[in-house]
Amino acid sequence: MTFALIKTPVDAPEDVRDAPASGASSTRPDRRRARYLKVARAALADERIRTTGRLAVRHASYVLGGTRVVGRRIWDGRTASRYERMIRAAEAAGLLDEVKEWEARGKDFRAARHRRRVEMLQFALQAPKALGAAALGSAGLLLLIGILLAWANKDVADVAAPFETVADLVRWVALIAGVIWGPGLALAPWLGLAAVWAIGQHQHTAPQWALPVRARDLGAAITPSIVVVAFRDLGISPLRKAIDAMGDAGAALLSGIKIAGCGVEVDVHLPSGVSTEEIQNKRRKLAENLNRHEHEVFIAIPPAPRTVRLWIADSGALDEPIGASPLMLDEETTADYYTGSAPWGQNLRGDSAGVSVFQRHILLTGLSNQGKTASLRALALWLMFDLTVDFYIADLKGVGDWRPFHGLAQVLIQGPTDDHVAQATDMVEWGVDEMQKRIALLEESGATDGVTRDMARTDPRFRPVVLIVDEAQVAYGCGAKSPDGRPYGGSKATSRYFQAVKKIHDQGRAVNVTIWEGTQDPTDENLPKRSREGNHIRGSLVLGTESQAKMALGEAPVDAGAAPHKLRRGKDRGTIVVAGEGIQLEAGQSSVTIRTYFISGEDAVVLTDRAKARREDVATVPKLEIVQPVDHLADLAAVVGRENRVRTTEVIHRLKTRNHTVYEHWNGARLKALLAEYGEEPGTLDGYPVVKLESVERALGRRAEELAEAQ
Ligand SMILES: Nc1ncnc2c1ncn2[C@@H]1O[C@H](COP(=O)(O)OP(=O)(O)OP(=O)(O)O)[C@@H](O)[C@H]1O
Repeated sequence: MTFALIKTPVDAPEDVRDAPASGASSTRPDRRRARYLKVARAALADERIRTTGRLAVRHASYVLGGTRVVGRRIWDGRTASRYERMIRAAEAAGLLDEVKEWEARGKDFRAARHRRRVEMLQFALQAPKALGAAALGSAGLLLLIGILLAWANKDVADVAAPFETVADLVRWVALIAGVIWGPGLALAPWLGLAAVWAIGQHQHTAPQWALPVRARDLGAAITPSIVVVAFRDLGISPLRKAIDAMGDAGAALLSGIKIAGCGVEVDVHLPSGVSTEEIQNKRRKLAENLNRHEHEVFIAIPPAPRTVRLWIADSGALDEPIGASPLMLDEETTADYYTGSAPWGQNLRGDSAGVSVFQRHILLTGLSNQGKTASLRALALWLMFDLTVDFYIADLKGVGDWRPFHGLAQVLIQGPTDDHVAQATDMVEWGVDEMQKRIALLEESGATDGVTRDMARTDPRFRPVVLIVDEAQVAYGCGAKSPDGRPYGGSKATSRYFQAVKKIHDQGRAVNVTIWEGTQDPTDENLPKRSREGNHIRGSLVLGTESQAKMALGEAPVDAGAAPHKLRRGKDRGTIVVAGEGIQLEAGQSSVTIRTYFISGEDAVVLTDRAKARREDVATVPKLEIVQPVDHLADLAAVVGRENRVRTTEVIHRLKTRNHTVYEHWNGARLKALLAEYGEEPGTLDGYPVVKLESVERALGRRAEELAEAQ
């Protein structure tokens, strides 16, 4: 038995090894081509051959690139091409002032060159005469020296000595030149080659893949030429053409590159025909062209037209932790609801980023387990150091994230069941009542500046109230109904939780009743549009899609570059894109990306213990006691009776007589607010405000319809 030994290169790709050696149907040229292909593939798979190839390409590119650089320098030095190039660049960038400036410089250059040429011409005409004069002068000088020598030595032969010395010198020079000329001539091209190679090597003129690893730009410094090339290679044709037309002057598109925290910032003025949106849509490619990951490049739209602002992180810098919260470092921390801002984290430039929560409704969203609760809680952990602020908290996950607030918050509801949603709804509805009470009080007091800081500090009826509902999607999505038939969840006119939040969004701010919600993974179902848009501050941790980002932050910030959907799930925990009020934004920016300080549960306990020691003791309750709800509309109907028109002052008087405790602080404004809840308003009779019977009947009818619909 015989065995045939078939040699197959071990490194060769599968397809090469499997390729048929010959085929019955293949022709001779085909077979030859297949053989070449096989050899070429095997060669490419061999690391030694690849290294040799890289070396060859690298050094050839150094020589070619260096020659190009030298050639361009010489050409630029002798012609006006540099000025032409700068003019084209400024034109393409639409910088008309710079066009004029470069035109003027080019004109000066040409005038100076012309002057030099005329001077050269004049010199050429006068040269023979000047040379003759110089020769005569030199001969005369040598003769004078010779005569002086002859006179000193008393030897007439010394007159010729200086001429002989000069002749010897010339002979020596000619001899030396004759010796070195040949080898010098032979060496000159090699020296030239070495010089251009050195220039090419210095400028890294080889392709990235052929450069030695240490010279490759793997996240190294961002230079103007790297940014220009990154833009040129984005695959946007007008951009490429414009940058090609600019040649070396492409950097005219850029502002100075500034160091900004753990990265750099640069504005890029786009040539006409290229929109900022096109650049935003190419974020990943731009990042890759800059040798960065997508999450390391942020694109914002500054106020200047046709300009994008890039923030480019130092490679890997965003993966470094940002350190501990100042709350943990400063035991004397205090807070002021009116004038302070919570030290929330750092913006990408590394500057500390604070947020003022003064009379602001807040919404934080994000995918699960990305730091939503921690960042929402961090705000409360600061605000609790303002001892006048009261907290009402519903944590609809209930795994203890908010437990440190036990003994500090007035209410702490913890759990995900329908019962917990019902309790959270009661809590928010309590907030609505409190808000309405305060509106009436404010109206009665005749205050002209809303609830001032002084009032909030001295009058317990105006203490800031912050309602916090974490995992609010559980409430919006709850299918349970309350005993009166109204659903807790949903976004209908009868949905209790949604309606209560909406009322607080509408009117709570001015009387220091605000709501902060944290929700997961926003959709239209678990976070109704109206609830999203009622917030003053909207923040988002990493989200799945751009449409979710728009739900979380609003369309405008996302269109202007806010991109929570580009954050990395799991890696960018605690990084939050924030839009709205209360945060420091640069001119023209509508959002800021903040890396929040992480305060763990254990640290939260340390902080709340510190705050509890300063605050009055609070007996936290796990839910609010439900007092039999007062049916204001039924009371109104009862006091109006069958009268067609009743003056509002009379209505209020009758309501107070009916239930003094409840209606003690009611006034015209509060009555108007009640009617407005059902789309009605007071009328007038003889110039006095009145409540019309038909309005009350319509309101009752509408409510009955809504309840029937909800059944
Ligand atoms: N600022 C931060 N920096 C670093 N890591 C953080 C930060 N915030 C949160 N994390 C990490 O993320 C984990 C989840 O945080 P958190 O419970 O706040 O997430 P969540 O979004 O509220 O989750 P879920 O919605 O599932 O309740 C924390 O245990 C912590 O390890």
